[in-house]
Amino acid sequence: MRSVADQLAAVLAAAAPMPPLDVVLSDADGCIVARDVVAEADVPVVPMADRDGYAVLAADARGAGELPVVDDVPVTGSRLRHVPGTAVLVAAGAPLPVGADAVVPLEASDRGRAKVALRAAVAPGEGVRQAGQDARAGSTVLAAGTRVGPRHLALAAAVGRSRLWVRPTPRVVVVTIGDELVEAGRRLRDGTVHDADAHALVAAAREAGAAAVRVGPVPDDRAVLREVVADQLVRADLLVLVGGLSAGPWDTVGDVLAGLPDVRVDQVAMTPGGRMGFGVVPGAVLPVDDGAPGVIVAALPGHPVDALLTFEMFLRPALRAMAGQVTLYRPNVRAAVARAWASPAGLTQVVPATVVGSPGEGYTATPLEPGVESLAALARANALVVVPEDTTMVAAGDLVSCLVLEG
Ligand SMILES: Nc1nc2c(c(=O)[nH]1)N[C@H]1C(S)=C(S)[C@@H](COP(=O)(O)OP(=O)(O)OC[C@H]3O[C@@H](n4cnc5c(N)ncnc54)[C@H](O)[C@@H]3O)O[C@H]1N2
Ligand code: MOO
Repeated sequence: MRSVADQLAAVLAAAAPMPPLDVVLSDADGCIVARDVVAEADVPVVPMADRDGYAVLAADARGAGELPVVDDVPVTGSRLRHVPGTAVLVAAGAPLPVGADAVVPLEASDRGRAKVALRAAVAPGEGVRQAGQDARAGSTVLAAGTRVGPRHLALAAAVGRSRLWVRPTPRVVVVTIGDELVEAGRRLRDGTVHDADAHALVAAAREAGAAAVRVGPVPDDRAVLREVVADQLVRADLLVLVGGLSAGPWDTVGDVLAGLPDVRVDQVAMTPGGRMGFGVVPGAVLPVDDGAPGVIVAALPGHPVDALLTFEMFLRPALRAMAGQVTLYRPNVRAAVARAWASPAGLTQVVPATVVGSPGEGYTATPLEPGVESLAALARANALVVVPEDTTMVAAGDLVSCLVLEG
């Protein structure tokens, strides 16, 4: 039996960050930046009017007064030289004439084209977007480790980058296994159950930052499973097999994994769940690059609570590491438990719970059916209490460590 800590260390040791790729902006969304992006020039490159109006020297427009309008600049116009004592009609986004330091908005004028009466004073800098205001030349605008989202795409495009070096999104294939599995929506016959794991694990992998697809359900047939594994190894960075991991003659995963020398099945000291296959199949991706990490193969127990909690404890951090995320774990809070429960000796117990409170007042965790595998309880929880191996009793008021779930 392996401790949770040892298993997590083994999993993380295999979960190398994906080798960086240079991708077009549209493919970078959601990925982690692998190389800093430095702005080559100021953005905007020159000061710009940020409103339609009159570019002036603020000192010339201190009181209400009239100025001759000597030129006008549309948004695509070239940069003029401003003559003190004059005004230039400018569009919002037009380059500010050199020497002007403010823009009086149209609404504060009589909108004259030859000369203009200004009704308001402006301070230097008013109505102007300064050069480098969005990004300064030479500055790092996106640091390695940043997760690319809409704001970062805007900035990358604004500094003129059409491509970014990112860690590509890990690809996950989820294979559910079992003769008894039936797609949700289909009628159940004797002994069949709806396949709950495929949907859950694909969503969990996506939430962890991966691109995930499902394959199956695959029947309890070794030859079929072998073929599915061989097919999927070429398109996955992480291949997750779910179910078929029991000890009976019907269970196929142990035998199929035995054909992959670096993949082993362990009983991890965790409850619920615990039985887990894990390893790396080197060179499964052709052609083999230098340093190509190979494909991680993991096998999870089939019950949806076991499958989800085993994914949560081991594969979610692994996927985040592969994606290049800096933070691998969920936020953790300490909470006082609302009522007591027992925890098995020698096993890390994971208990769905509802946690309420605030950083100021502290948090309270109410366990949901501890010791019982209930998918409804797991779905209702907003946190998971992690009870250490050596704790056999959690008393009311004890402080426990809780992983905070989303949603
Ligand atoms: N004699 C022994 N039997 C078992 C041992 C053992 O040591 N000796 N270990 C037990 C442990 S611990 C676990 S964990 C399981 C591992 O087997 P699986 O979870 O892989 O077994 P399955 O039969 O595939 O599934 C268990 C349960 O979950 C249901 N299931 C499976 N897949 C799905 C799915 N996609 N959606 C919904 N439900 C699913 C399945 O129908 C079963 O009811 O082995 C123990 N046995
Ligand atoms: O290992 Mo099993 O997943 O204990 O229930």
